[in-house]
Amino acid sequence: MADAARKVEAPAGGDLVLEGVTSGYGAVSVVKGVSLRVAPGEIVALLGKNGMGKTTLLKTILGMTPLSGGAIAVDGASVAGLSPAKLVALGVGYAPQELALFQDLSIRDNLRLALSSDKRLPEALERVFGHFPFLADRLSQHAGTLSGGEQKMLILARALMLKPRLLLIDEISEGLQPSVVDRIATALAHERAASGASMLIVEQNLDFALRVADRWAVLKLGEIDDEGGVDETARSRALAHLGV
Ligand SMILES: Nc1ncnc2c1ncn2[C@@H]1O[C@H](COP(=O)(O)OP(=O)(O)OP(=O)(O)O)[C@@H](O)[C@H]1O
Repeated sequence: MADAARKVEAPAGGDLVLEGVTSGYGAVSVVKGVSLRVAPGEIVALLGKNGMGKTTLLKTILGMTPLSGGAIAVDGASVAGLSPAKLVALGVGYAPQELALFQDLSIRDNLRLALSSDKRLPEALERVFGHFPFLADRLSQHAGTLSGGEQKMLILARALMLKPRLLLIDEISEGLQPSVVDRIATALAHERAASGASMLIVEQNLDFALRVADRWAVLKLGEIDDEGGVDETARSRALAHLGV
């Protein structure tokens, strides 16, 4: 009886499984048969040079680029063909690479738009202020007047508003000074520790990726070229694929 009464906590993080994922634009396949898993609570870094298909793979998971072959499942259920709104409802968050903010809206309104109603707004704002306290002091400032680094932090904060179980992040560290990269790395580590969220982070900044992730994979011309855990060999192995 005691055993039956004991609750087994389900992992909070989403379980993402890609099997032979193929996608592209028109007749051109950009992602070619990618198989990859992000287990619950795991952070996986997807590395690769420019133009190798990293963003296309994230957009395929999100249903923004059509899947032409293979399977994508979250928590064991296929998500192929689901609208981005349905994915959000399943707990999938997305921080895009491009500056995807409403430049003429305030910080508060940019964050607010992540939620379908204002009911959970105070609680969600408190959560993201915990990661990025500067947002709390500047709520009425227009997003377009923030620095590049501040805008990146706002993009990440917006993705965190819904407490995602699976977070997809596209080159969040691009063009940022080390102190901002550091703040973002800390925010991701704290978020994972607090909520158990799983994350797939597309990165070109190897130091950041290996600091934050548990595992890495390199995408080359749309295929997984190498992958491994973050151990003492990770840096040299990944560099062998990324070096010029
Ligand atoms: N909308 C599109 N239509 C046609 N081709 C596209 C489109 N978006 C991307 N591509 C092409 O797909 C290939 C992969 O692009 P993708 O953005 O996925 O690469 P990436 O690895 O994310 O590169 P980066 O690090 O430069 O962002 C590139 O050759 C790119 O030109």
